[in-house]
Amino acid sequence: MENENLLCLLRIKDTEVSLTLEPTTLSWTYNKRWAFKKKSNTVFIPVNEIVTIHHGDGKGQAKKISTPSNQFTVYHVHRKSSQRWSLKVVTFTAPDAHVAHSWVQAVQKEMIETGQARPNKLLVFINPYGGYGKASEIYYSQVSHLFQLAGIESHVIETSRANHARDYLMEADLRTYDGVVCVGGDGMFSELLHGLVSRTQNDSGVCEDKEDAKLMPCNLRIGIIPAGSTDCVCFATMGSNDPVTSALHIIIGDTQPLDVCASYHGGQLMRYSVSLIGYGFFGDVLKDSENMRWVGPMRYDLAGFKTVLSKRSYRGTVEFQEANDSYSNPRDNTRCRTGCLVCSESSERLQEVAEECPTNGDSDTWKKVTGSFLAINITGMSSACPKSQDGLSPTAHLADGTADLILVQNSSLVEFVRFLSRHTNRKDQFALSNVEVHRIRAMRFTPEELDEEEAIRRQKRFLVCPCGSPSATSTWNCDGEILDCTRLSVRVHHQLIQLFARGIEDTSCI
Ligand SMILES: Nc1ncnc2c1ncn2[C@@H]1O[C@H](COP(=O)(O)OP(=O)(O)OP(=O)(O)O)[C@@H](O)[C@H]1O
Repeated sequence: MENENLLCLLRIKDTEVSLTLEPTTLSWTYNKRWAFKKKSNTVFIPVNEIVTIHHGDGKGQAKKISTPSNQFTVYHVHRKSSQRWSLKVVTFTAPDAHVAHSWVQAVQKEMIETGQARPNKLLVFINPYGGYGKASEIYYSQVSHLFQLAGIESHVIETSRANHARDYLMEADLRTYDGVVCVGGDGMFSELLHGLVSRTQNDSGVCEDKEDAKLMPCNLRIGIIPAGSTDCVCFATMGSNDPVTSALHIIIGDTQPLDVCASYHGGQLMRYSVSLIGYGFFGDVLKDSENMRWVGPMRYDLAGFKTVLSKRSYRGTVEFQEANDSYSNPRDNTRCRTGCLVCSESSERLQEVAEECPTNGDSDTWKKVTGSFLAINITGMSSACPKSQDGLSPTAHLADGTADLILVQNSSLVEFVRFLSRHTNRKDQFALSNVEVHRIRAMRFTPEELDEEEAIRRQKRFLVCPCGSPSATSTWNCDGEILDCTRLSVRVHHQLIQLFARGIEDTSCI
């Protein structure tokens, strides 16, 4: 701090403080009178968590201040509780306006020099019907004023139909935007995912239907303001479903790369997804819940209950390409957290593999399991949600180029309930004899082909025992969308998109 103006004492309300600016931290220490009241009398704020700094006391923000003020106000991220952020406002009073001006300039300069790419202009899609129909209210009451405060210009579109956002992203001129934001649930996020990924491939001349095509990563980051009935992607990447926390991650320009799974059938791309692709249990729950839309968000619980009781299993063969487990594996009991090394070092690792095996034809790493499955789940992330805080695969990574494949073979109802209930407690859901889990880069599923006689026999068995299998095949649930096919291939695309997020923070060390 060479500027002499930055050396004098300031005040917060009536208390004297000395303020210090270092390249990554702004801190202030209360004078001695405060020391006995608090454990630590110094407050540290990372510069990249400062939302903005203004002249004045913050109250006159709306009006332009005409006379130079000897006050300035810092707006910064505050950790309200584990994984939930709020905006904190602190006004400093300097001896004169020159000192206040020097502080504003110095902090603004440091904010630019952190190198964090903050957005200036955002394209925001609001689904007015998502979740409980509160998306617009959530955006205008909790988020838009924060964007304004941070000087972010937003172009807001309220969607008028399903796929409005996806289609808009495919056509519009996106060059002036620094990011796109969805205000809604997982369905809205999926629209943005499809719009951006497909647009990027179109612009680069990449054929999405080719399973072995190297997809181009998207330049625009996606922000998620949770306002749906299911906000799993937000929860699994931020650790909470809180609109203000999401808005603050967007404003300060956090970046979290994310792997994307692409599903193919019959030489065609079916869908992109980032969390669950499920056959058997999760496919049946989704199909059932679609018939109960009138029930509202409770329909998932109701359909889940019915599906558990029916305990249907489906025969078929799963082939999968297993990732090298010397870096991480689904049973290593670690967690993917902010700054995860497995993810951040994965680009280098994949580069090395590509150089060693340029044809990508490492067929010897493919494995095969045939059986009767209650569930086949592929999850690109932990898929943690408020109901299952550790998710389907607690150690899965957000951006290491792998997904976790969970195979649940047919078993008794008690065993199956035990497996499901372990998603909601601390017990290991993979430590069961009928469950196996693999960290994979790709997989293929082929259902058992039934002749007519066998299909009729199974149908009859269902009539006798309602817990039997009513149909020979299930459906795929791909991030909450039903896929109209049973034979499916899935491939993980490493860090195809980026979110305005930083992963879940390890609060034990904050
Ligand atoms: N204006 C609109 N009218 C009808 N549907 C829309 C509209 N805008 C978006 N949608 C569709 O609504 C679906 C659900 O939206 P969203 O994910 O925001 O809410 P949700 O309540 O979490 O969803 P779900 O019904 O999957 O639980 C999305 O798949 C999206 O394509």
